[in-house]
Amino acid sequence: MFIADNYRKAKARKTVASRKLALISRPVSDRAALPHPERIRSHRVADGVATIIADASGLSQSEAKSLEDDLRTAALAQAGVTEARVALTAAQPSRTLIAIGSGKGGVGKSTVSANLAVALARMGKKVGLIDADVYGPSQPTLLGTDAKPTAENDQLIPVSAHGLKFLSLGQLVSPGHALAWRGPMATGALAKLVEADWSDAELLLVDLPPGTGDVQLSLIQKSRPAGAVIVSTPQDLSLIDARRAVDLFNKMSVPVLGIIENMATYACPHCGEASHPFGTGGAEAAAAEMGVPFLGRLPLSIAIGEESDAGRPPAAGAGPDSDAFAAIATKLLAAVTH
Ligand SMILES: Nc1ncnc2c1ncn2[C@@H]1O[C@H](COP(=O)(O)OP(=O)(O)OP(=O)(O)O)[C@@H](O)[C@H]1O
Repeated sequence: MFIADNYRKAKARKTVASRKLALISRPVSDRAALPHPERIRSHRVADGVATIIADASGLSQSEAKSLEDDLRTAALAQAGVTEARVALTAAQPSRTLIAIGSGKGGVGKSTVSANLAVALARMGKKVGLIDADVYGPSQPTLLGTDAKPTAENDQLIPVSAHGLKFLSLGQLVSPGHALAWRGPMATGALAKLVEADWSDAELLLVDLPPGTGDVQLSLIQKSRPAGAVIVSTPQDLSLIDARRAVDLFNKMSVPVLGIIENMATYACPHCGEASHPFGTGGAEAAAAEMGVPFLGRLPLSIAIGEESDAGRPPAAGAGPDSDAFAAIATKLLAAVTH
């Protein structure tokens, strides 16, 4: 009896307290009266102070700023509100950075990077591509656009092409001006590209310069890629250098997601006969020997060269070349998500 009595009193006290709390934190007006109701996660008004928490996921910096301004203005316009506090939250996109390197130049690393990025975007991924090739930034040509990125609050806004976003060191200088950047200048410029407004990009592919120099080291140390991909042609010379690139990533504890053999089989456009001007299978054998995955082989195809030079990535089209890039992109995605 005594216990039941006390229980009833305690319950009554709790009800009064929660009513008081509800009164104190009751919004002055309906949340739906504020703009962007779909983004508002909570809205409280107490003692003339409106506190709004809104979700800014996927918005660019400028969009987030206007969301904040709109909410503050609308909250201050409501009766009894003298101060408005707006806090924006954003589910940080868990962005996976993949470095694409090669031991030596001219093996098709930039072509492969562009087409893998396009293939991944066609698979529904939100993809960003950084052209960090200090000695020969070629992504604007490969993706067929000379649009320049804009900047907001000192942050670069990437350019869109073929369903992906990209930034290139080549966009930061006028056409024809070679970028013989070294050391701090190159690494500083690369940091700007990595820290750009990539908004909802889940995958960030970085087309590195060939070799194992400052830019590669700086990227590994500062941005900690989730993995690296090495592009090589089947020749021994290219493979010796590819081994060096694998070594660098191994030493820096960046998992090598795989090796891609480029310019392998050549199919004669007239008779269809397959030949192997640079040999074949070398990269696969080297991968097995180094204990790293082999991601696949791309043909030496006149169409790949011509279409790439014309700014039409073959991966954006249809046919065997596009299929070859899609197959490697599928394997890469599986390697990254495991
Ligand atoms: N599979 C391929 N078939 C035919 N041509 C190709 C293929 N891959 C690349 N190429 C051509 O080879 C040339 C070099 O390619 P790319 O610029 O991608 O190489 P890279 O390794 O990035 O070179 P660098 O690092 O020196 O800039 C380009 O003209 C490109 O179109």
